[in-house]
Amino acid sequence: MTSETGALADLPPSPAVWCSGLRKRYGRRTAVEEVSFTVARGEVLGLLGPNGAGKTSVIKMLLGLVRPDAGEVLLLGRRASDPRSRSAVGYLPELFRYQPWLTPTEVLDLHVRLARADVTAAEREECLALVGLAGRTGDRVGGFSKGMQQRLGLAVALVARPELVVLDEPTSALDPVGRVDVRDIVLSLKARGVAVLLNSHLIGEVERVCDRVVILDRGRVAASGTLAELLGQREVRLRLAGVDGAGEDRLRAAGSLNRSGDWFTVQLASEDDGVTVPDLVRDLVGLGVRVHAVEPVRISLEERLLAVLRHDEPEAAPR
Ligand SMILES: Nc1ncnc2c1ncn2[C@@H]1O[C@H](COP(=O)(O)OP(=O)(O)OP(=O)(O)O)[C@@H](O)[C@H]1O
Repeated sequence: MTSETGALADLPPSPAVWCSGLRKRYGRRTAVEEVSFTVARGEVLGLLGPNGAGKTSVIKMLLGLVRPDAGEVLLLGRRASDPRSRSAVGYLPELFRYQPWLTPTEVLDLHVRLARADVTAAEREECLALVGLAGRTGDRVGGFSKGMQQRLGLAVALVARPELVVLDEPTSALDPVGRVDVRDIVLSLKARGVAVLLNSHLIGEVERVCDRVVILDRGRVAASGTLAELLGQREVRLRLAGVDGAGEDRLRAAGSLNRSGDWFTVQLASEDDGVTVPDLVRDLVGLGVRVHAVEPVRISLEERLLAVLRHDEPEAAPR
């Protein structure tokens, strides 16, 4: 449309994913309720949550594969049903199967034609090499292991130079080397400004590559934010001697306190401005406490995820 190329052309690029108020019910079971989030261009967003939390349902609604009962989706600024957005999105489904009688080269040819993309034969071969299938390009897919089929699925998701890549459990069948390969591929996509939506149960994987995380629980967004926001709640461990009542009071004033022998663990406030620990050490020394060690402890994403799912803390506002 002329209006789109005119006035709207000056606006900043629309997010790779924008969804608001997504809801899906299967019979009386609510799979997804009031889910809203965005994925910015060039951002890697991790979708986490226990089995049945609604992650795949959300992904399928984003891609127009499942019709939401309520809510809206825009991919790259367009409706998910718009062929222009579809051809710019690469998708690796959770359950993948490719025509067993085709070779990987033929599978990619097919997808390039379906996406109406202009991708040279050399680029297709490069893509197969990127996912570790360089030596198998002429073999029939029917003889591939599950991990090799998943690698092919990744190549299918990447081959048409997408602006957004959606990976649903991309490493479920991969060996440890394959997992590292996928991590590198995700980081190289991000470096090229491609947005990635990653659904994975491998929390370490998510923690290493994702800029932001959305945690789903029973269909709802239980927490979301950047890794710094989600993991911002930190602890400090101190090995101390000569702590009397006044010393213990001072430790408690810095945050909630746990003691195990000489070790004292203080949970710092999430909005800690960086002066709590130096001030605490200064005051402890002033009170005659001998300070043998001070170790910052950052909680892991796994600990944070478990805390959210066990409802050990107030819910973060969905973004
Ligand atoms: N086609 C369907 N028919 C009926 N119920 C469904 C269907 N698809 C999903 N569900 C239900 O919706 C809920 C969410 O499922 P979904 O597959 O989205 O979860 P998930 O977070 O991706 O889980 P997992 O980590 O196990 O893959 C589950 O209770 C599931 O049984």
